[in-house]
Amino acid sequence: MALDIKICGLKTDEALAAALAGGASHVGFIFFQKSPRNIDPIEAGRLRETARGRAKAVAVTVDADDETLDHIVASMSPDMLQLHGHETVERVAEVKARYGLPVMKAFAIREAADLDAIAPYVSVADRFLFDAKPPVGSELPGGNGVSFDWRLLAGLEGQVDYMLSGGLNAANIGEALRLTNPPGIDISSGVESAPGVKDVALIDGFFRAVRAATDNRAA
Ligand SMILES: O=C(O)c1ccccc1NCC(=O)[C@H](O)[C@H](O)COP(=O)(O)O
Repeated sequence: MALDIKICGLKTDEALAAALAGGASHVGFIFFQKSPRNIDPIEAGRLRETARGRAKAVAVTVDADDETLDHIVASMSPDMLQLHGHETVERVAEVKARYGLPVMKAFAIREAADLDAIAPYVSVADRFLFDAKPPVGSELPGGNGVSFDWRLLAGLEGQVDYMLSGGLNAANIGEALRLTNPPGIDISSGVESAPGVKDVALIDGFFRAVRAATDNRAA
């Protein structure tokens, strides 16, 4: 099965073009005021039109209320919602029903027990995103550029649909894929020259590294 690749935290035409040229299956837009990747929903709507039909546009939110989600969905018509806060199973079900969109629920992983938390969500969420726990002092639930022990996901193959996330970059993606064989991967900081500043050369390099790793895997 093809590997899904999500480039997250896009804010510019140039970065979006590089993500699409590389073959991103998903492009992510962050709606979280404290993030250096925060984008206005109207601007995200303009960018997502470039991606339409080429990659799925993912709206990333954190414990957003209905009013906020209404505005995001109306402004950019995402293909998918990523819930990256402490949303309950009931809230995930409510969001799915309200917008009729697939939902990817993010979970922060440090140890095996953290994966137990997904059980009640399995029948509700369309996909999971496994990220690292934020470092102490970080105000961001995601986009921190830190990894967790990927071996924790080894038993999940074929069990749940998920994206591997957290601290991925061109140098470590080969090892991450070898250890987990995930259905999808997600990257943000690893293709940035500074927090919130996407770098076209780093995006290109990441896709090259993914191709090298997956070619090796197929061989
Ligand atoms: O990226 C952010 O700034 C962010 C802020 C608030 C909630 C989620 C956020 N990012 C979500 C993502 O899907 C990131 O791509 C994911 O956390 C991986 O980030 P990184 O470790 O920087 O590659």
